[in-house]
Amino acid sequence: RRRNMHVPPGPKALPLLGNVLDIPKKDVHVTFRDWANIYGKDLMKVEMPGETLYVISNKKVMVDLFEARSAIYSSKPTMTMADSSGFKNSIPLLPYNARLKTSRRLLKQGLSPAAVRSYFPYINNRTALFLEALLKDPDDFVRHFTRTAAHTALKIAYGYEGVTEDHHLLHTAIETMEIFATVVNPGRWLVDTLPILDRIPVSFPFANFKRVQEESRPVVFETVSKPFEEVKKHLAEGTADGSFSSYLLQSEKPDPETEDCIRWAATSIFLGQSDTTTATLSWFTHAMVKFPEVQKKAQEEIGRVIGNDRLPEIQDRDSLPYVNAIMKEIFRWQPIISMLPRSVVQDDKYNGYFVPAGTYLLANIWAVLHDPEVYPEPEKFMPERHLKEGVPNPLDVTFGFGRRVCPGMQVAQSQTFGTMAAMLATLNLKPQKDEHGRDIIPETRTVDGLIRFPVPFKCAFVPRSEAALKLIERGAEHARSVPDRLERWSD
Ligand code: HEM
Repeated sequence: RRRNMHVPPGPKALPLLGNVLDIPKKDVHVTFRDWANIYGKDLMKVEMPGETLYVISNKKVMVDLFEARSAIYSSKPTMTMADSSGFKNSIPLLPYNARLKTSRRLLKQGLSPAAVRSYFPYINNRTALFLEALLKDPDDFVRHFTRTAAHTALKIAYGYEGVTEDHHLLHTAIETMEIFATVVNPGRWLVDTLPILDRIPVSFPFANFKRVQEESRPVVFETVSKPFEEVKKHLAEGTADGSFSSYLLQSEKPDPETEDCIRWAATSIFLGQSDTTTATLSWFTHAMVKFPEVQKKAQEEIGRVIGNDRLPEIQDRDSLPYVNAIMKEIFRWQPIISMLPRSVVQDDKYNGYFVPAGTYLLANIWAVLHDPEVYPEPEKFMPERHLKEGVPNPLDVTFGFGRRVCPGMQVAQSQTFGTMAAMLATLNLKPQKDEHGRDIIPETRTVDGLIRFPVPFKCAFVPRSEAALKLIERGAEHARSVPDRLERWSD
């Protein structure tokens, strides 16, 4: 029966090797977009050694499969390397099973709009402290983004007093995130294609991947367990704040399995938030250095709507449409995740093509966000395009689809918007000068990895005025004067 059904078209493949020799090491999404223009945007077949990929480059097909048929298209391909490195229960890697459903239900509660609103005062205060730290040490701006995102994530996930001052925890958590980015790397680890290799002993020659797994597991275990046990201790002592973990531990009265889901959901907040926010804000900084006219327009809007007496906050989003359009354009121009993996759990048919159970699907969201028919001149950074009627909102694509859509999208947008607006209100983001006094304009290139970062570049952060400097100082002073706690939320 299968033999009589159509497979999607795709580039010519070699026996055993498939298309692997034609796939570049970097910017695979660009090659896949170019191939999709020839072989089809709906479904395109790409052969890898031991695996057939179906690549989707059309938003309608992503919605048809991942949303309308989400009951069978919400699973994930197995990542043996990541599973054996301690991430088997991490939410982004879970297949669509009972555990995933429980975890998503918990995340939905803890990251609900009401819960996220209760985090606003904390995030706004953190932003003020970020501006102060940035001015003290501007060259290290990416590290400031990471530390702020990591602090916020730890606070939302665990909340107890002192969690953000625990340098060992912060260090271990950031290390866990780096391990995650290393071991979840489709194509890098042979064991992902040949899972049987996972059984070889660590002492085996060339078993470097086994040593990576052995070294990773205790670090991951510590990040997942230590702060969570601390929350339980604070709950028992009556000193817990209104964090994700403390709220769910109280409201769910969980059995051991549900408790383990809460434990991993809390870790997923950290894993989901830190690098993604850092990369997005790095692209924002990059864009502001390159496009000063956009920066100026945004600053005019902030001056007109907010004035100079206070810092803009997350709650100002609706009254700052141009700054909001910049955020949308950042997420469209440089989506920090370019392709979404999925696995289908039963045989299916779509537009006459056969999709066998277990097929590895890749949704090329970068291609959708760079489709010239939807976003003319897609390589150009043009926030204005989002102020026109009828332009599809990139935020509907950049955070994924259906039952696996990013559960942290409200936090992500709030933190990104708040930081962007506060930076624009107080600072001019300018190119640095070379030894001849000429502007160093960064090239728009990406570092290869799970999350798309711009290649390192320089930026000068210059306070816009004496009053802006005072605003930063006052904001930071205020942030230090209020208790470093999260309030409880209720739905
Ligand atoms: C700039 C920020 C962010 C972007 C662009 C982003 C994007 C994404 C995307 C594209 C996915 C996969 C969706 C799919 O497969 O359909 C995802 C999954 C996920 N994100 Fe985010 N994310 C961001 C921030 C966050 C934050 C702040 C959190 C937590 C507070 C978070 C938690 C997660 C989790 C737990 C998953 C896995 C969900 C699952 O597999 O069911 N993300 N994110």
